[in-house]
Amino acid sequence: MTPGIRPLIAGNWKMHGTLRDAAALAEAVRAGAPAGVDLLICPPFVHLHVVAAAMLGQPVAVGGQDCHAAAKGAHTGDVAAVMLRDVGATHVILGHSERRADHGETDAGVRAKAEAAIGAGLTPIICVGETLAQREAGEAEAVVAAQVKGSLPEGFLAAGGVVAYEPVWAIGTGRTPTEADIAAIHAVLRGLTSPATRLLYGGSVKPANAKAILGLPHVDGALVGGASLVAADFLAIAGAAGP
Ligand SMILES: O=C(CO)[C@H](O)COP(=O)(O)O
Repeated sequence: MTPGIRPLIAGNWKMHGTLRDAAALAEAVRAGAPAGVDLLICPPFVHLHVVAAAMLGQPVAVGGQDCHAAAKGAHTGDVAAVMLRDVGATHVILGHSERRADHGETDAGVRAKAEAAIGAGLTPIICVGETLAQREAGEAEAVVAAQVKGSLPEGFLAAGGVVAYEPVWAIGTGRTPTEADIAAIHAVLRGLTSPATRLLYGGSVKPANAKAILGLPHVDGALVGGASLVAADFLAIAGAAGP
C-alpha cells in the first residue's frame, strides 16, 4: 500500500453470467462492502445499466470493460465512453491483455480510448503487463514501461487515472509472480506516474494471497477476475485491503 492512497478493489466480471446473476452478485457485494476501501464492479455491457442503477448512491462504483475512442458514429458493436457515463458508470477498464490479444488493441489505441474516457468524465484503468516469454527474456520491466509510456494520454495523472499491472501469464492461471517481482514492477510504475496514482495488481488474486500482495509497496489495490464472481471471495479480498 501507499500511505495516503485509499485502496481500490475492482472486479472485472468479463463475459460471465446472466442479468439475474449480475444483479444478485452486485447486491451481495453492496451488502458486504467494507469501510475504508473503494469497491468497483465492471459487469458486461448489457448488464451495466441495471447494475449501475441498483448501485446508485451505494458504496460500490460501476465501470465498463472497454469503450470506443469516438464519442459516436458508425462503429457496430462498440460503446462510447459518454454512453457508459450516461448509464451511471464512473470507471472504464482499458487495454486489458484479453482485448489486446483478441482485438489487436495497441498502446496508441488504448491512449485514444483513455482520452475519450477522461473527456466523458470517466476514470480510466489502463492495464499493462508482460507475457511469459517477455518475463523469461528479462524484458518485463521494459515492456511494462513502454506500455505505460505509449498508453497513458496527457492529463491521465491529473484526471486520477489508474494503472493496473497484470502479467498476462498470471491471468486466470492460478500462477502469480513473486512478491519481489510485483514490487519491482510497481516501483517502475510509481516512477512513471505520480505519488498519488493508484496502482493495482491483477492476476490470480484470491482471498489466500490478497493480504500479502496488497501489503506490498506501491500496490494500492487489485483488479480481480475470477474471484470477483464470488461475492464472498471478492469481499474477502476487499477486507484484506482495509484498515
Ligand atoms: O480480470 C482480471 C482483472 O482484469 C485479470 O485478468 C485477472 O484475472 P484473474 O486471474 O481471473 O483474477
